[in-house]
Amino acid sequence: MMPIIGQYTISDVAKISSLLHERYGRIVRFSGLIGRPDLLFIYDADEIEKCYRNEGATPFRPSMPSLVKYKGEIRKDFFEDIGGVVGVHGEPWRQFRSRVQKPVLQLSTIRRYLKPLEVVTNDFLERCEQLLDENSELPEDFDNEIHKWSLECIGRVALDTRLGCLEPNLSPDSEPQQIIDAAKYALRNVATLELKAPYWRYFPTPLWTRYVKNMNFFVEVCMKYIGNATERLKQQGPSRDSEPSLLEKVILAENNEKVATIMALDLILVGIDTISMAVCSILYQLATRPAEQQKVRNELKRVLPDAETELSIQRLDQMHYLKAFIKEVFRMYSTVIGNGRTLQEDTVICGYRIPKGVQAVFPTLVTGQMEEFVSDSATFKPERWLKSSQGGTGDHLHPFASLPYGYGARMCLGRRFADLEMQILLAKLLRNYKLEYNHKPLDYAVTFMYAPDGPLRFKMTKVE
Ligand code: HEM
Repeated sequence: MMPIIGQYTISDVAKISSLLHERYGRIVRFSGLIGRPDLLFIYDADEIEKCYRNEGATPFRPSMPSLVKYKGEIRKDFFEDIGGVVGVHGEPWRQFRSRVQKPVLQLSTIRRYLKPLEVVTNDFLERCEQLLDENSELPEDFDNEIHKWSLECIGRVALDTRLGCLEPNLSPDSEPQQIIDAAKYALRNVATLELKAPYWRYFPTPLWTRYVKNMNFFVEVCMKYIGNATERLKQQGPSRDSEPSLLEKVILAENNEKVATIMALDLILVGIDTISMAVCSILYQLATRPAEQQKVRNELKRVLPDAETELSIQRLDQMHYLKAFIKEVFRMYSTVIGNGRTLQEDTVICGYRIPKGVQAVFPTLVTGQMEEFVSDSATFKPERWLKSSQGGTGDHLHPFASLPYGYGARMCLGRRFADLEMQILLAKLLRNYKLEYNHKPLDYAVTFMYAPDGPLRFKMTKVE
């Protein structure tokens, strides 16, 4: 199998995954990776369902070995035995997840952030207007601006603050610019650490040293803002007339700043790139599918007859087509191309007895497009996600074929925030502007996430 890999780079990971399926079938053992255990790719939604349903109380997702080393060895002084959720397993994972899961996923918490995130998004759209050139096009590096928006959103949620990333003309030594640079660095380089030969495990390569410095910076930023939030709570007490913030809930329940700091760090580490790359992908699909974009806008005009109308949870609840569009982009271009579990018991998969300890990979990008699990799978059709009363097509859709947020006890902790952030952005943007893309079509590639590879020079024009 190595010759197949030899001709590809990281950006081709998605291609490799689908090639493996084409050449070898429903179950593929992938061995011979330097410094890594064998991987077992499963291209069968029924078998994936079985694995997820039997995963037990402490599912093991083998991920981010660099973060595991950072938390468990390099900064054991700080993380001690409360490592957080990302890169943590077994009982310590279960304990931490059960401490933070309720406040993070509670609907009352999510509702509380609608207004603050709408304000961030209004600022972002104002900034987009300022960035338009004489042809009403956004600049080549527009993905950086989306990145800043997602940073600003996560700062509001996980650190109870406005970081200031959307301000124009940031000086290089300002904190927001440093945070932007650190997040950008992480995005560009973590893939190399995670997916290429991991020499950093044996000696500190320059990339590893910079990674540690970058992580230390994130830890410091989190400590600073969690410290501020605790101080505010001490001085003013929890707000009585409104829902407490996520941080307030965690600080009050735990009486331990470190838990809040580690939670915030985890949310930031996985909550910036995922959502910004997902937004890049969704906007590209909208801009290149004018008919579907018009359907989204028609729905928005019905729900928000006046473009200035503020959003509300009830209004978001009525945006069925917009939500279906997002799901369809995830089915065909899943931002996270796959998920995985280390099997905790010997398991029979596709008729083979697979020993415990093997790393099973669930390639959602491929299974989401397999005809046997999704009918008319090659057609982009948001309506497949709608109920028949909403104009749904009733296409067959295996519930485990397309799982962009994973499944079960370890499922994405930030999924409700992710959905909220994307819905707010799309509703505000498309109710007010038409989006076009008039350049060479872009290919998709994996940097760490799966997204269009190239300048997103969208044309943005005001609509009534
Ligand atoms: C569209 C954007 C996003 C996608 C596609 C995504 C996808 C995923 C996936 C596939 C997993 C693994 C789930 C599993 O093992 O079953 C995951 C885990 C996680 N995600 Fe997300 N995510 C997104 C946004 C976010 C955001 C915005 C946050 C934070 C606010 C976040 C926080 C987390 C955390 C903390 C975990 C680890 C959970 C654990 O291991 O217990 N994610 N995400």
